[in-house]
Amino acid sequence: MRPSYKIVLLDIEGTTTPIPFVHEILFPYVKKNLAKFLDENWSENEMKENIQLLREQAMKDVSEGLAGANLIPEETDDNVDEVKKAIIQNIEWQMSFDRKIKALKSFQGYIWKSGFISGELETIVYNDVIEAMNKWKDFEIKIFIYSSGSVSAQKLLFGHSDKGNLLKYFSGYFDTTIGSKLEKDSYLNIAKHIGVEQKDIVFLSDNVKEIHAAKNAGFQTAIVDRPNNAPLSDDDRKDNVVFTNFLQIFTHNSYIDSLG
Ligand SMILES: CSCCC(=O)C(=O)COP(=O)(O)O
Repeated sequence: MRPSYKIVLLDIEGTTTPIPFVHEILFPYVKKNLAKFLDENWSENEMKENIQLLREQAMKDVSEGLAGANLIPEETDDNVDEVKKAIIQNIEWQMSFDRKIKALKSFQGYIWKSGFISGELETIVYNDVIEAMNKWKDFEIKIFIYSSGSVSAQKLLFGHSDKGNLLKYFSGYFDTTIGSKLEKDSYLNIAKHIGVEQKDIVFLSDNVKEIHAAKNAGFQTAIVDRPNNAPLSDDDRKDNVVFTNFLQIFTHNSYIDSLG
């Protein structure tokens, strides 16, 4: 029987991919390689663009009085080490509270690029994700990603997975450039961008606050509950459909078109 939606929108961390892969492999990779990465790529344009994003965010954070925020000075002939030190301090501070903000996410993606290209990093994707994506393809349902990770990082992640290059499955990618994952308007923007009604999109995520925002925007939704995800409350389970495996969506009445 046909699904009751035309588009699938997927979160990454805790949904397609285990949270420990992000927290125990990807994030430590950034911390371990940061100083060396700055030294080796200092004169690259991509580095300059990423530093400028961090610098602008830092100015905003300091002016808003965020505890722990530090400025990143403009570079002069004799302060390169000071600038690098400030960048390291700033990134470590933002990562200490897993900040989901563009400047940090863009920088993380930039560092991961070398790890994915060298083969040191390989994304773990749950087996059922591949099986479900093949089924969605058979139904001509388009699959999109919406993650706090930058679009270029998303492409790296799915381009270098333990199941091979998965980019062929995706029709598009969204990051927080379209808006925060916790805001209803972001989901309205996504529906507009794709060109379908909100009710024709199903959003799958482990994050209950994201699910609420998408639901408020009129999306179909389901919470994905994987091992090591944050525990769900009784109310979360009462108010939402919860899947432990993507394949469950193909047999759940709420996601099947009874007329189809
Ligand atoms: C390209 S996503 C890498 C993981 C990451 O940095 C992240 O913040 C995951 O966010 P999500 O919105 O997918 O939970």
